Amino acid sequence: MQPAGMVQPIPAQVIPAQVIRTRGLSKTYPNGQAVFAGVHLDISADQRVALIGSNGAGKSTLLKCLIGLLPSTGGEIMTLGESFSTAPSPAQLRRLRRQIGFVFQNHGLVGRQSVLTNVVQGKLGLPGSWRAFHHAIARREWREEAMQALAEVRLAERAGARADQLSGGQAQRVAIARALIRRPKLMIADEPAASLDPAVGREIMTIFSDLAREHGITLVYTTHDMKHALDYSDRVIALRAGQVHFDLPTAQVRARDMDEVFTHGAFADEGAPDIPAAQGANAGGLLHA
Ligand SMILES: Nc1ncnc2c1ncn2[C@@H]1O[C@H](COP(=O)(O)OP(=O)(O)OP(=O)(O)O)[C@@H](O)[C@H]1O
Repeated sequence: MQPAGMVQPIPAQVIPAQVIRTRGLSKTYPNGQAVFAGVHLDISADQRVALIGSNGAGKSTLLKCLIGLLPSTGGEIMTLGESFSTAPSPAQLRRLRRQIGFVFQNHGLVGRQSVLTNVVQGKLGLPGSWRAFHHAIARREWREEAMQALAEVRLAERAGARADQLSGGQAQRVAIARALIRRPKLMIADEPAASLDPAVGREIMTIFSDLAREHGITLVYTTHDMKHALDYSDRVIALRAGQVHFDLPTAQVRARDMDEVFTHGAFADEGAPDIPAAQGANAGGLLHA
């Protein structure tokens, strides 16, 4: 029995490790285009995070700053234990790249190469990775890992096909497999379902979300699709007018919150009109009023 008044310490293993932390982060492009300022984020290892905002809100810019692909112009970033302001050092960038999987709207596969080679190439940039240029010279365990990753995205039977013979959804599944064989701690996906039809888009988001949970990968994805933001995340972060407009557990996001994010113009600081849910973000009936 614990004495009254004594606080039981939280066991270390249930404290989720922090994967991304920013303080006062800002970004202005060299042409003077200010994108965001004063961004504070804390993303822990167990989270799947949807980053939303209207066109030009700065989602892609923020993602790239977080992983050191773009220099920020103010504030501090800590990603996967690497702390930097402005930009990571070359050594930090190498370490970051080894731990991060990327998937973009345009899957970026090499069309004339096989699906298997494209997946093995996910190992490029890792030690000894010259052998990842083609599956025929890849280490046997990498080929096996690539086949396993293809099985996880339910595409093992197309391993020998040329990548340019795949549908858009299949190509995106290969891109996910390619990211997966890096065994990433963090998966960054910039509008991964944007060019897909609704059913295939849902399939891709389901694969992402399930794999992130099964492998314990932190997932940060951008989307314009509010249902995708709500259905596949634990948390939604909204950018608007250069600020974090809200940062909420998904279950607490209300229709009005979503509608505000996509309200443009001079009313920006006055709050969004209360759009009926059926016309607004709540078309899927998922949100709290
Ligand atoms: N290389 C650049 N130089 C100058 N301005 C840029 C550059 N890249 C993006 N921008 C501007 O920065 C702002 C944010 O762009 P960003 O692509 O990050 O937004 P986004 O929220 O991802 O947009 P979308 O949803 O349309 O992809 C926009 O005004 C854009 O025009």
